[in-house]
Amino acid sequence: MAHVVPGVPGTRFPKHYAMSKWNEDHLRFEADAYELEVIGSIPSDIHGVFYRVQPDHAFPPIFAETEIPLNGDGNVSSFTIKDGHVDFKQRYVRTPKLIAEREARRALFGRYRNKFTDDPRVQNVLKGTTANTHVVFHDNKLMALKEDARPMELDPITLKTLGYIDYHGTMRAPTHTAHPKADSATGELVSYSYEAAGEATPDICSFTVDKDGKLSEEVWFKAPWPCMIHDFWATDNWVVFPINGLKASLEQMKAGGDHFYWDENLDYQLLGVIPRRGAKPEDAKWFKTPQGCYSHTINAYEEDGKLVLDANVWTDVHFPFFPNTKGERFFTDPRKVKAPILRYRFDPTASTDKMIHPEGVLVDGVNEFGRIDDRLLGKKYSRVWILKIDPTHPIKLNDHEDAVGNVGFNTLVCFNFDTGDLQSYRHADDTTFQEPVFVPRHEGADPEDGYILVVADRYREGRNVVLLFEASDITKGPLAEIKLPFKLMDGLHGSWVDGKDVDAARAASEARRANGTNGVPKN
Ligand SMILES: C=Cc1ccc(O)c(OC)c1
Ligand SMILES: [Fe+2]
Repeated sequence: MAHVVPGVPGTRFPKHYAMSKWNEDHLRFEADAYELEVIGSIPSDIHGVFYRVQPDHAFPPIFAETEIPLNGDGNVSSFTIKDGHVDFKQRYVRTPKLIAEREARRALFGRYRNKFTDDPRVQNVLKGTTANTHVVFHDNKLMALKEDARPMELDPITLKTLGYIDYHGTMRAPTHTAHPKADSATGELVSYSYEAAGEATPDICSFTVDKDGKLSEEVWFKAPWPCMIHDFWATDNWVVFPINGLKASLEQMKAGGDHFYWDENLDYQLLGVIPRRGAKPEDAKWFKTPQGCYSHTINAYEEDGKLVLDANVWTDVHFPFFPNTKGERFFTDPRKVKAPILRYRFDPTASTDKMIHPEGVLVDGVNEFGRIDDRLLGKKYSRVWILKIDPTHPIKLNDHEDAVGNVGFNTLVCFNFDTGDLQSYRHADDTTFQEPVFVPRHEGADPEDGYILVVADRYREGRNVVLLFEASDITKGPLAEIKLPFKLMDGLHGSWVDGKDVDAARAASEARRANGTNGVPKN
């Protein structure tokens, strides 16, 4: 710089590891964009809101070189669709972390889920949760979720943060998975807490929230070791927890390190099975399954007394930025790590002495961010819409440059488990996808009859679009391309919420506001 005047140091974002080339930016804006441009047309019967969340670091991290992408602040977007029109809104979740850091105009919280690395001003006073993983709607409430804390409630219309949710005072556990499962038949939300007895403890609290938002089932038990339990399966009668080798360590945290490490010596994984209703701690059973790394599930159901569990299962650790037992990071060749879709089928009442093997590889390669018609969660279903990395089609970053190594999720796939039919769709040579979501065609539509919405990253233009597909045939290409006038980050998860439910939530929220019973963020 030629001319420097005395002053405070400028705010700079050092580069840190990102999951995609797209996410090497920090965007950090909040926005309202009315009447997005639509190429093609949106069927007039679609009425509702697509909510999704992106981790989006609001301040340069304290430990920049080893910062991990899971630690960005939750920035929630909504796409409101009605009568063929689309409006966009985006707001950061006002977590205690975001509020304190905006006040200080710098990062105060240290490493991902390690309070021992937090600034003394906030250490043990505030929790550094980021609400950055999923947005789920239940009991007229929109919740932004992160697995290290309780849900934060957002106003479904304004996206204003309303405070922590404790299910009307009935929740005891301190954390809440970002992947609860709604049961469309009962209106229940099946959920759990891990590290439920404190940081790095093996304790799981498996619980159910009834349709009125109160806990109706709760059981506490211990897993064989503490690890990242990011997602799970729930059927009509059973709940299943995947136990992987991404282990939590209090010693490592106290030494200023990461929350998790990868145990590269572990040559198996576990499935922990417990009844969904009336369970006692001693009912938990642990089945061995082959080596790999569980992360997201797809769906599960019961058939002929057996559990059917589907997931894309990583063949090795899927988060290369965590250290292994030797303290090494990025120790695996990412091109050798796959995530095939597998199906396990076993009797949950059988003895646990034999290893459970999957039925075979249903879809090979790297598959992630699978979604189904959410009305079929826990029930017999046929189809998953999922993203795939097709390494034979490197992404064009611009007219001169291909993405090197990290090709990204360049393919949208629909797999039919009943027929084995596999559809694939690529949008353009510069386009990667974010997690899809299923939209029922109308209230009461047949199972899997509807649309698919997918946010797409368009590298050449440096902006995002949302693509709308007929769910039954994605190969025909989108019915509509909804253009944003700017770029978003790669997000994690989201939900489609029917317009009627959004209207009901608005009414409930206005009533609570009139009563003065809306919460404010506490610790
Ligand atoms: C598998 C995804 C995943 C797991 C743990 C996280 O804290 C997270 O934050 C965005 C994402
Ligand atoms: Fe997730």
